[in-house]
Amino acid sequence: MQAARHVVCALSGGVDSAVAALLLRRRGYQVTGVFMKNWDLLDESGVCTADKDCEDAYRVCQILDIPFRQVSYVKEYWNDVFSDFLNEYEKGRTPNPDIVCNKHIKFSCFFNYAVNNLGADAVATGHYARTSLEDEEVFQQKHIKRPEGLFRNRFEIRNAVKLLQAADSFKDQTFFLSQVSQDALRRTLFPLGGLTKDFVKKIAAENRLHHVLKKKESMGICFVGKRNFENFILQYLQPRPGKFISIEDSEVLGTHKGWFLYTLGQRAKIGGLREPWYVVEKDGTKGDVLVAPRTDHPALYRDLLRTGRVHWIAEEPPAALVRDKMMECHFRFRHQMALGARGLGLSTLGKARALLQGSFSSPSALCADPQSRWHRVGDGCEGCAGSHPGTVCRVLQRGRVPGQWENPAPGAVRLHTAEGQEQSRSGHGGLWRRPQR
Ligand SMILES: Nc1ncnc2c1ncn2[C@@H]1O[C@H](COP(=O)(O)OP(=O)(O)OP(=O)(O)O)[C@@H](O)[C@H]1O
Repeated sequence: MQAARHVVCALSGGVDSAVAALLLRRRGYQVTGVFMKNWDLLDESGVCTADKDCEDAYRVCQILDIPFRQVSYVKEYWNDVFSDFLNEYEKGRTPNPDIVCNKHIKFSCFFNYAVNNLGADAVATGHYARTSLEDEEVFQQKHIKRPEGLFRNRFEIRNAVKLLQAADSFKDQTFFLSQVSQDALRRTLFPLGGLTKDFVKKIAAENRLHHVLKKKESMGICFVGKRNFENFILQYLQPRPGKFISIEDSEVLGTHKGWFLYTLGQRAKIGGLREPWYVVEKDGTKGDVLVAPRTDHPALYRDLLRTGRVHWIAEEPPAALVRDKMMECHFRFRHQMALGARGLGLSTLGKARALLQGSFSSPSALCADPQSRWHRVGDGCEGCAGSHPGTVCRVLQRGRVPGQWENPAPGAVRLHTAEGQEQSRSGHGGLWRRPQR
């Protein structure tokens, strides 16, 4: 008789991973539950509930009658996730630590521990996501060692496992999994991928998992908890007092504690002002934050944005991208944002960094060509004058009155490589119209 497949399930002490472990058990696998401690409670008294979560995970294992392990990745989390988080903020970007945690901690440290130390045939988490493999295919495949060089071998490319969205589109967590490696994904099971959250709760209730059912859904950044975000981050980064300046008339509207605290498109709370203002631009040298009134202000919209290296989970970069240095694609730059190729506005632009790997620079390149085409900066369009050579420019129609913009054609995200580096840029077909007053 074949020995039961051994699946190591990451148990957070929450309802999703508890039900994931239960379902794995029902499928007849030998299941081990592992709790990861990633943030040291002693650092921040009483805010992160790691010890309580660990206890809850332990109780889940008792109820399911499976072995329990606890591992600490506090050091790794600090070095790979939290330091990256601070570095990115310092550069004026808005990183997403959950994406980085999945990449470095869950699908690297935990994955290696499960496979190498616990002899797992596969790992599992309570994420709402799916892959292109059935369970049995996960177990049958041989482990393929990743080649040392930059390129994958042909076999690996042909048989690459795809990350697929969950059946419950509201709960889908593929956004957070966008940086996981092919190696880890091909040996991962997502038992909740085909279920809705309501159904998962029902399963928990019917199986004596009330203690996890009662818990609140984890929201926001775990290590920040309920604290004020600005106060939290200023414990780690040097304040850089600066000014809020109106993009319309350069009036100084107020002061802030650090330009890096703001995300492009974010509502800026300016002391003494009742009406909302939104971040348009940040000047790291002077420390100023430029703001615009109203969400539909034309200054809040951009035609181009830039990312760092794009992570391809299952495929090589598409031929179109390699050939044209540009491609169209669907995109999501926020969890729970509808996938689409339209309506990319700066109001959410800052978050785009997270999906496309954390390095959007402030986009530029507005042009004044009536034909509304994409072209390379430097191709003779007068609107390109202020843009960097080598970038790509989306040509827009411009009304007669300065600042009155119209964008005639729906746009799409375009990935673009330039200057020998893999980068992506996107354009949008959202509103470019100045509001009717
Ligand atoms: N501290 C942890 N230890 C072990 N596994 C974890 C831990 N935190 C998260 N995970 C794993 O990652 C999955 C996704 O975690 P996340 O916190 O993003 O989502 P969640 O929907 O709140 O999950 P849960 O209800 O299981 O807490 C969890 O279901 C679990 O498998």
